[in-house]
Amino acid sequence: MGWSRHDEAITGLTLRRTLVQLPRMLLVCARLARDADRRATGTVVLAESLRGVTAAVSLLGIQAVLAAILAPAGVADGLRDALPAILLVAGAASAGAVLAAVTTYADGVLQPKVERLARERYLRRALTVELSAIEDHAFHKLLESAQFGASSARRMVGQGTRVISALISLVAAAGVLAVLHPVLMPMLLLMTLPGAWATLTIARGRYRSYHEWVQHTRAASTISRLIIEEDAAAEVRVHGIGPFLLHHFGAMSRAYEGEQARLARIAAGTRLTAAALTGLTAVAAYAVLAGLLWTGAVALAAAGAAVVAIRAGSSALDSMISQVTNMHEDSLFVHDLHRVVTESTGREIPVGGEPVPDGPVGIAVEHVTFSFPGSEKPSPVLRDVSLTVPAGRVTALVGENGSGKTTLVKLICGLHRPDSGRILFGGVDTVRADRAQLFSRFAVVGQDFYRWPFTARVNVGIGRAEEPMTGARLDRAAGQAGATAVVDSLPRRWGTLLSRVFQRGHQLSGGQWQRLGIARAAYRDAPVLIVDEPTAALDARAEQEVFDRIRALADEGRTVVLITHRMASVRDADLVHVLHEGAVVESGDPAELLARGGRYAEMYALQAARFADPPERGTSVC
Ligand SMILES: Nc1ncnc2c1ncn2[C@@H]1O[C@H](COP(=O)(O)OP(=O)(O)OP(=O)(O)O)[C@@H](O)[C@H]1O
Repeated sequence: MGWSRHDEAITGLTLRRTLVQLPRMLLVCARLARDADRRATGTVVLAESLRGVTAAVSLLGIQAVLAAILAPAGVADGLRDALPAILLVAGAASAGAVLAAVTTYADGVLQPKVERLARERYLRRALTVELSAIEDHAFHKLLESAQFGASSARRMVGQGTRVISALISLVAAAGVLAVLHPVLMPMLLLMTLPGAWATLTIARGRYRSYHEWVQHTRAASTISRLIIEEDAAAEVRVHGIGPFLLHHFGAMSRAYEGEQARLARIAAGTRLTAAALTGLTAVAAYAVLAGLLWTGAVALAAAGAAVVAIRAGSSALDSMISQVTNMHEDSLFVHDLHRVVTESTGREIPVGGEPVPDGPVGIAVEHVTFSFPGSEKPSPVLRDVSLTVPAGRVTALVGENGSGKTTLVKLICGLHRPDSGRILFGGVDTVRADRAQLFSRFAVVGQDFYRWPFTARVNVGIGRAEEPMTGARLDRAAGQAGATAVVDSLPRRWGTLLSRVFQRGHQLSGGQWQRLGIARAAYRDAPVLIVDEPTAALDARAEQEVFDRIRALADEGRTVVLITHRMASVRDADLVHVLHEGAVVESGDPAELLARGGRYAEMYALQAARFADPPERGTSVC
């Protein structure tokens, strides 16, 4: 959960530092709460402040009651004299109860709002940063850790309320004690020290343990998830991996149980020591009180009120220390949320820019060189790449695995900026272009296009998520992608949920998914279509059909960029660029490249040979 990033938390958890940090943490809570709901925040602060006043009134009332009862006039007269004070104490207690209910309600309204607001801010921020930030290992780790910040923010607000309440009760008790006799207040603090020491010692041990065991517990929970993971289920069964995983899960869990038992032992010992010390300090406090009574420094009634105030004050201080300890833990995750905002500043996708032409456009790549930020590879992924993608034509990018084809299309779409050189989209430099407009000009079917765990309708209509999804448009896209039969075969056609992990969900085959992916791109109806290995999961007939449909889309005026390893399919392209180790080594139409006898012709011949020379009987074809 990210604790491994918070080493400093352990050293930060001392009584002095915790108290020093308290105002800052309360301020964080107040800001979060105010932004979420100003009225509810005001209500909580007012109700808790008034509750503190009622506590002080109550304590002073008790002193008055005791003074009246213990007066020499006798118990009956004393009770009569005490009646107004009794009514005052009862009134204060009732008001306190009503105010507590008001806080419970307002706090209950406030906390979910704080969590929602914090989560929305975080998600919005994650959405607006460049792809390079998401691919940056350190930033992504921060994003993962910060996702716990929203629930921490919610908890912090609750803890903040309880700290305020405890603080006010403490001030009330301390104020009453100060009025009764100045020596009583230090005694109250002395009595609470052992409890505070125990709370902080146990928390520190827990943090240290969490820090040391975080990888272990994460690994154990990953193993347990693998056992129920849908994608792994077939292999787990056929290869008999289940007992292996279960054995390791059991061993790791047992090891962690030992650590938890150790922590419980330490906690029990610490609490016992603290209880003994509290007992001693209580004896000392009551001895001082008895001494004051003996010497006549305080009256009997005041001593009785002091006992009540000491008990109320020490329980308020106990509660405050334990709430502050929890706040300290949660504030670290809230701090991560703030870091997401600060560290993403300057990495946002720019808003506005040069207008991007609509309609059929050509793309020119001019001397582009590119390395992934933070990459340890010595040579760039793309080296001085220059090529053209003519409007309304099918342009194929071919090359071996890792030659840079997918990276190049990411640059063309504006997802990354070239380190040098430029890419012109209809004459507009993609670096200066209005990025939202540029994105809207592309429809992309990537190698690993996302399989949304939603209905078939949403899986296709999400291609233009900002517009209402109409049945006619969905049917047309399915027709263009050859996916009509797939949709017709689903139990609830467009309304079928495509995820087996939900009730009434349906599982598609790899090829059926691929057709829906192409339908999504067709639904998007953008002037440029980028298809990266669109037929990897298709049978031979379907493959031909998909290429025919891609051709038809180009004939309608769309610019198509096709990445594929199927050399037979490349024959239908208008233009082919061959990439090798990040550089363009050949360009031309397929027939021309074949005749040239270069790398394209070599790759083509390799694949063709596999069909021309069937393997000998008994030799493996795998
Ligand atoms: N996000 C990334 N961060 C760092 N390096 C990357 C990233 N994506 C790709 N690469 C590297 O860039 C190189 C080119 O990858 P790319 O995916 O563009 O190749 P490709 O030609 O599309 O390969 P394939 O045919 O296997 O799909 C590879 O060496 C790859 O390891």
